[in-house]
Amino acid sequence: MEKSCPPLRIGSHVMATNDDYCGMIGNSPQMLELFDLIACVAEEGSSTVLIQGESGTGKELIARAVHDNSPRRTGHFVPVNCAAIPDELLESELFGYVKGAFTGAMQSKIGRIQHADGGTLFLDEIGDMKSTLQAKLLRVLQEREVEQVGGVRPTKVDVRVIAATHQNLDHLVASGRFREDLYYRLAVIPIIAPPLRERRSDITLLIERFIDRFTRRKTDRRTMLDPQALQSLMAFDWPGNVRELENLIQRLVILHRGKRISMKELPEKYRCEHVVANGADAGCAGPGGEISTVAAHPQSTAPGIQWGDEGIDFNMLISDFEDRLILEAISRSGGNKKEAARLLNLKRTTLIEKIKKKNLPV
Ligand SMILES: Nc1ncnc2c1ncn2[C@@H]1O[C@H](COP(=O)(O)OP(=O)(O)OP(=O)(O)O)[C@@H](O)[C@H]1O
Repeated sequence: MEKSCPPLRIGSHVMATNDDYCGMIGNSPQMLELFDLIACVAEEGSSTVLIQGESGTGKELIARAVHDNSPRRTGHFVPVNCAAIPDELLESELFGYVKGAFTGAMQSKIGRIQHADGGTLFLDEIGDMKSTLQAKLLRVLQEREVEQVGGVRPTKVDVRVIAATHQNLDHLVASGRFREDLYYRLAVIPIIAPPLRERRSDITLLIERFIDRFTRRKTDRRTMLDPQALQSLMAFDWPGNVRELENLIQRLVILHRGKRISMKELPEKYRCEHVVANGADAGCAGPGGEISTVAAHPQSTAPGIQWGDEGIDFNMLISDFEDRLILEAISRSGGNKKEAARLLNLKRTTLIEKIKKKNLPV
């Protein structure tokens, strides 16, 4: 039976109770907003969608969730990774070919666009598509028809196209490597998949779910992470996003089945000892050994904050800073919440409420 995720919106309020939506785990404000957007886009059923986000942020999961909950769910979901198929093959893969169109075309074959007729075509890594194919794809979106390689007559198709990329398409358009007209055709509904480091409050929930997933039987003892190991993973910057976290947890569960994992069992690059010891301002080394909190701007009054062209996400940074202060106070007080509240000059009940609300690993 097809899986269907109920709309998250009730009246004008987004329900904050779902933490697993169409297989996507998360209960941070960013993810709840995303689930709500997926529900709206799915219901609409036909507009082209462009999903942008770093590698491993769940772009394909988003595309599947849109398809599975749309009126098109009885049609095929056809994924095509434009970067994985050599340029010279991609055209015939997408458009199909007629017998004799080229050497080796012994018989006609329909392409993946036609295969997705009535369903959804997911074009992953669209930024890697060469320009001649971009022009052909634009025609499909405009005319709603495909022409097989070597064919003479176009065929009508009813396909929703969802494209995704980890590249900055604005930059590719500006540098002439991606057609502007195609960009606007694709980005009718833009969706941003947020990186994991911008929604750290999801990390504990993801870890819990992945531990469950990789624990073989329900009766097996669960593998656990001790608070310091958890804090360390919460402080890490996750350049490979959810995929990297999922792979790490799988590895830890296999190597330490049913055990309690401490910091020393974490692979070295995930051990953010200085964060656990110093909390707040300490960053955690990224894959190249660099410290991921960004160097201060010479005139900055807020060291460590990266002011991009679009400014900063004030609420996210304040919330992140609050998390770090709470975790540091807990660490300094050896896990004693009363003492941690004293160090923070907060009421114990206020601290406990915040820990619960933020789902902090203490
Ligand atoms: N929110 C999430 N909840 C659960 N699993 C997730 C989530 N986001 C990503 N994943 C998992 O992370 C892995 C990568 O997801 P996915 O392939 O959708 O990412 P992507 O952004 O398309 O990556 P890429 O750009 O490298 O193709 C998958 O195993 C997926 O199940």
